[in-house]
Amino acid sequence: MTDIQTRARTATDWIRKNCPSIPNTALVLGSGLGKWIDSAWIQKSIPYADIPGFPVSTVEGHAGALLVAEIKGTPAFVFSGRFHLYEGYSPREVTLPIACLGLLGTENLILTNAAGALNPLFATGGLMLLTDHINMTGHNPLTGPNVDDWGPRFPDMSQVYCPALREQAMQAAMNCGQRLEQGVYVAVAGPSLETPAETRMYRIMGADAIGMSTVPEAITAHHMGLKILGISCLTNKNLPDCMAQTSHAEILDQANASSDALGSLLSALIPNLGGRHG
Ligand SMILES: O=P(O)(O)O[C@@H]1C[C@H](O)[C@@H](CO)O1
Ligand code: HPA
Repeated sequence: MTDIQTRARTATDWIRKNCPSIPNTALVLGSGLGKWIDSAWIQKSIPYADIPGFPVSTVEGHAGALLVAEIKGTPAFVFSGRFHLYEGYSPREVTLPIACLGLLGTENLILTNAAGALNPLFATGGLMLLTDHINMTGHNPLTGPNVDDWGPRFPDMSQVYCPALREQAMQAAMNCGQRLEQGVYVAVAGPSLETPAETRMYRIMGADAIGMSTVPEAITAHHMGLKILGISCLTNKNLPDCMAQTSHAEILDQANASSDALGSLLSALIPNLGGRHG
């Protein structure tokens, strides 16, 4: 067994023992995107440091806790805080919580993030549903010996973001009277933000939004057969010809400001997601 398999199994066994039930849906919260969760919905908050084998969050805006929650009455695991490559974690470590979800049998995974808008038509503060992604991190969490029990050596990637979930998300947005853009997310390793020349290149490649997460998680989740939905909160415009300076603090402020819109969408969507259990 590889080191990451051992860590994932240890963490999974611990979660099974310490959580009342295993929900069918899990949510990963991007930077600054947690404030919409009503504290009354949280049954248990487990610091990552308590879960054996888990890394710890080192980035501002990421609480670093697994919330056992009921979102409008629907059980969900909420990962409040994620791990990024730029923190120095390996691609496998970054996606360890996702591997745990695969082992636990969670069916639906919603990945959220704060991202810069590359599409000039997309507004700051808007939400974008991921239709696809481009992996420009230079890493892949499936590098190394394949864990055959988790998924195939060469997973097909023709449809990573589940069309049925996307349709449900579009419907939920319509019901809430919200605009929901759709587009391609490009992931970079960070932590430096992009130069204008890089931004121009990513736009020419076909990306609509850019960030430093989500793609490694989506690859691991897809490898293990989870249904994935991705939602970006567009925290800043990233346009080469009128590029404004930006900072992590501004990104966090805007994510906080948009968190309620994300919350309305997720609260409308999550109770309607079907599943095997939970
Ligand atoms: O975890 P996410 O993707 O929301 O974090 C965002 C993107 C970068 O990691 C960082 C840049 O400020 O915040
Ligand atoms: N670039 C990279 N990552 C980001 C950005 C951005 O403009 N905004 C939020 N995360």
